[in-house]
Amino acid sequence: MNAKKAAADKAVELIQDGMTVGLGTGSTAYWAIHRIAERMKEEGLQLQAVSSSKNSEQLANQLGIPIIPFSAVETIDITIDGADEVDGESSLIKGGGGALLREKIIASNSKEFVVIVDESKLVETLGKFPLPIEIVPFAAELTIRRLEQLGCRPVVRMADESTFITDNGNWIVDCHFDEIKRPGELGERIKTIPGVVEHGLFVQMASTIVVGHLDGTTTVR
Ligand SMILES: O=C[C@H](O)[C@H](O)[C@H](O)COP(=O)(O)O
Repeated sequence: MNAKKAAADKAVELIQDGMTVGLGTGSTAYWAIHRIAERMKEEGLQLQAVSSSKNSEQLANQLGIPIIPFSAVETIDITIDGADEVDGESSLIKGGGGALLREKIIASNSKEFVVIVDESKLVETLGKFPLPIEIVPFAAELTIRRLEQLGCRPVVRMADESTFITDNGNWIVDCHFDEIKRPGELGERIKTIPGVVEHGLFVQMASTIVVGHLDGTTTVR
């Protein structure tokens, strides 16, 4: 059984007719987008959506989920998105797919932010997964040096032979901390560095975590 799909299917049950839905990015959000499209067809749900990435927007378009421009958004009722790590306090690392900035904007403007993960993403302490940080390409070497001074090993993300470019035209630096004991504090320090656009720590943002297990069951917290 696909644990990511199990979590996604469970979370999509929270969506009700007429809602504006934030679409996440990644291999778990993929299943949620598929399930949303299925529910629209099966139950005739009328929904509109905003997307956290060009990839998810393309998928939504293929599946017939109407994407509306942000200028037309009054409220985002619910956003369903994946994560790379989730700790016991429901703090997250996100950005493995490079979509963290748009994901954070959408999540922080949503009434409900539902995180869907398979059980392998649950950790005691964040940080084994390198923390993705979006930076502007201008003077990137200087910004990266500042990140290094926070105690991590920064690695510029590559896509094949060239630098990975986000949907916003920026770079991602994957910062290897190994252990992030105080994610809130670290997040605040990272944000003070000029050149940093956003980081992948999502602290006290998730309203619900849906965990999918290999046997197809889910745990909601
Ligand atoms: O930028 C990507 C996102 O933050 C993803 O939601 C995150 O990386 C989890 O992705 P996946 O569901 O593919 O493991």
